[in-house]
Amino acid sequence: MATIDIPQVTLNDGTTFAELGLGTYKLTGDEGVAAVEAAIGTGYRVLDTAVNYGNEREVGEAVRRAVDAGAVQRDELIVTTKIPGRHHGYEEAIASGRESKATLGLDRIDLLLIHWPNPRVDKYVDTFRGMLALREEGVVRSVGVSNFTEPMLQRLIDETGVVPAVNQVELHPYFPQGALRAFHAEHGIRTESWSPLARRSELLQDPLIRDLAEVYQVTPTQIVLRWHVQLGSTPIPKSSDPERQIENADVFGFALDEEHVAAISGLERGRLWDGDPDTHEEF
Ligand SMILES: NC(=O)C1=CN([C@@H]2O[C@H](COP(=O)(O)OP(=O)(O)OC[C@H]3O[C@@H](n4cnc5c(N)ncnc54)[C@H](OP(=O)(O)O)[C@@H]3O)[C@@H](O)[C@H]2O)C=CC1
Ligand SMILES: O=C(O)C(=O)[C@@H](O)[C@H](O)C(=O)CO
Repeated sequence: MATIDIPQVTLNDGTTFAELGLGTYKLTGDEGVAAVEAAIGTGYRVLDTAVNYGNEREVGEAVRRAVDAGAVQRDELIVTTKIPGRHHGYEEAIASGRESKATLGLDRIDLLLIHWPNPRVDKYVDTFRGMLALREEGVVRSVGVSNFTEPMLQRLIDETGVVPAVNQVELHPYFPQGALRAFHAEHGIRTESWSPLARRSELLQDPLIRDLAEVYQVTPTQIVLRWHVQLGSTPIPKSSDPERQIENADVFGFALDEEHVAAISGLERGRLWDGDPDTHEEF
């Protein structure tokens, strides 16, 4: 199959991002490298890893192999990684970013995120300042956050004068994040959806999703991912399987009617699990 042309968007710092990317949580070892390399071959350009996934080495290896094979140019890829809670703090963030770059074995980190805000520790502003220093140093190209609420974003903007390029958050039809997306739109922050398929929960069996799959003659997964695209959020579905990776990326040849986008958003019922950034902490 020919490479899928995933459309691009421009972030608030002028860099390029994609309308859909690849999640890599649990893609480890040789199989993980092969899965990420296959995805790049399919046309995925945004790759999402984290220190805490323990697979930065694998993601970097897949990038090198794909570039060496001529499947992609290095500059077309947006390799994202994340600073874990145990590395919060100005100096700690700098050390963390440098270490991630070394583990990835790449010339730079394209997008570095704070993985969780951990508000009780109260070091996310200093962490972000460390990331800005990494950007100055050229270790990192773009800086963003993950799991930040509106007040946390506002504080970051007020105290550093810098608007994060991306906020990667839990977002799927059960949790469409309407208020947060409106805040992002107002401030020029790109929304990125984690667990966009609600982790293959009963969402893909939902009668509305299945009916729409019939209407549009696509799969339930494609209905859900197209919904993300039309909300203006970049979903990062994870799949270890090259065929499912193709299915997931192939959502740019049809469009949902706005009434169907609204109907899918009407499935809202809350978070999948207890991942409220005000209380949940990860180290
Ligand atoms: N910032 C944060 O705090 C968080 C970030 N993330 C990021 O988001 C990414 C995606 O989220 P994740 O939690 O993995 O969940 P997803 O919603 O992406 O679901 C992944 C599951 O769906 C399955 N799947 C994928 N494609 C299909 C398909 N076409 N048909 C049927 N099943 C399918 C996968 O199985 P298979 O592999 O067998 O195809 C896997 O079991 C993560 O990998 C990670 O990069 C996730 C959680 C938190
Ligand atoms: O996958 C991630 O990025 C996470 O932050 C996970 O720890 C996630 O919070 C999770 O898997 C919880 O069950």
